[in-house]
Amino acid sequence: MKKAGVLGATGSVGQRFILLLSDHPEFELSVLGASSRSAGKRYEDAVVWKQTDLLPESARNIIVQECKAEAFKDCDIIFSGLDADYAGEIEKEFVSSGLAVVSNAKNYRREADVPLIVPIVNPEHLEIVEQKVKSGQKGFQICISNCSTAGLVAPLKPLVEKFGPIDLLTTTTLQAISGAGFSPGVPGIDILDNIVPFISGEEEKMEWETRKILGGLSEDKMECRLVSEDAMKVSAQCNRVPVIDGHTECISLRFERRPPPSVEAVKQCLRDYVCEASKLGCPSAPKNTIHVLEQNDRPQPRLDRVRDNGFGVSVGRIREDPVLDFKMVVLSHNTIIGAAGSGVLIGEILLKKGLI
Ligand SMILES: NC(=O)C1=CN([C@@H]2O[C@H](COP(=O)(O)OP(=O)(O)OC[C@H]3O[C@@H](n4cnc5c(N)ncnc54)[C@H](OP(=O)(O)O)[C@@H]3O)[C@@H](O)[C@H]2O)C=CC1
Ligand SMILES: N[C@@H](CC(=O)OP(=O)(O)O)C(=O)O
Repeated sequence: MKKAGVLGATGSVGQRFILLLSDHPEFELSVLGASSRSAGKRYEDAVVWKQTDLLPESARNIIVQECKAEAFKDCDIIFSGLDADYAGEIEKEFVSSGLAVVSNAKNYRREADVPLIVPIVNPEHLEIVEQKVKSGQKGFQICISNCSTAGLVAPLKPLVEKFGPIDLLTTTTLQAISGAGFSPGVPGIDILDNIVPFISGEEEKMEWETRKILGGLSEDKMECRLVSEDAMKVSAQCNRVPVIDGHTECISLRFERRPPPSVEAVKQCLRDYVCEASKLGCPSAPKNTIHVLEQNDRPQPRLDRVRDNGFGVSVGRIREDPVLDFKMVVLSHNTIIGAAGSGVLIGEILLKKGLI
């Protein structure tokens, strides 16, 4: 068993890490960290547990630590769900202390030598980490994408692989309130009977991260190379809606190649997609990476967000678009494949590749 540390263990993403790691076949919960408000308390006393599953026995009595690398030095891997205001400094200290950090925070996503990973989409970018480990470097940083970006790129990857570049892409999101975290979270007065058509920084992140995730690597495999803005234009509009978990996205896209494929070919391509983590036999990998739904009123967050335990992505309403080529509705679980679940799956891939 590999020892796992969790930073930000009391938050929305942190609680999901606790659930996913509490009974994991390869990782054991070893050290938990949060702010000084929580440090020194038993996890059960520090956390305001907001999950429908009960707080796992294995986490209850762990004493929460301050996020200092020394307390985590025996961990094989660190999963971070830290508030981005503090993640930068803390994660830097962990990496420079020789620890492997897999983070949900946005701070290092734009660094060229930091892979930005959605494990069901671009695990090949972990080659950067392989190069670092081969050269004897101990600590390294991996970032997980923004949660809405994760859902968006899942169907795009197989489509680009099969039908070539997408040159125009628009998405309108309907994002769950758990995406805004628990401290303080979205106030009830703002979200009940309402939709908020603004999520700070989200649109810019989706537009930029998509180009990094669908891009390639430099020749020496040490850095990421983005798809250029000219080659793929991405436009996102983000909305907060009164849903607890699960981000829905209405997307439209155009392929560069003419003529475009048929609707049936697009559906078949998505149905056929098997992510690398499934091929490697990772325990959390989805059986079906993409669930193509045919009912005209699906996907729906309450009904479809936990397909393949939240590691699969649902795509429905695939049809021709009179402006671009195709439109469809994508649903992904924002704290599982959009955050902690992706972290755990990245950990499983690192283990299979002997990188931790
Ligand atoms: N929620 C989601 O769907 C997604 C979130 N993310 C990202 O993941 C990260 C966590 O988000 P989320 O779980 O929603 O946030 P929360 O606000 O729910 O949790 C934040 C966590 O950070 C800890 N923390 C706060 N201040 C400090 C500090 N000074 N030092 C150490 N720890 C501190 C909190 O501990 P304490 O309880 O002690 O205050 C808590 O554990 C963010 O960077 C976010 O942007 C990414 C993708 C999706
Ligand atoms: N902003 C996302 C969650 C999030 O925190 O994203 P990021 O890690 O990119 O800041 C949401 O509100 O649903």
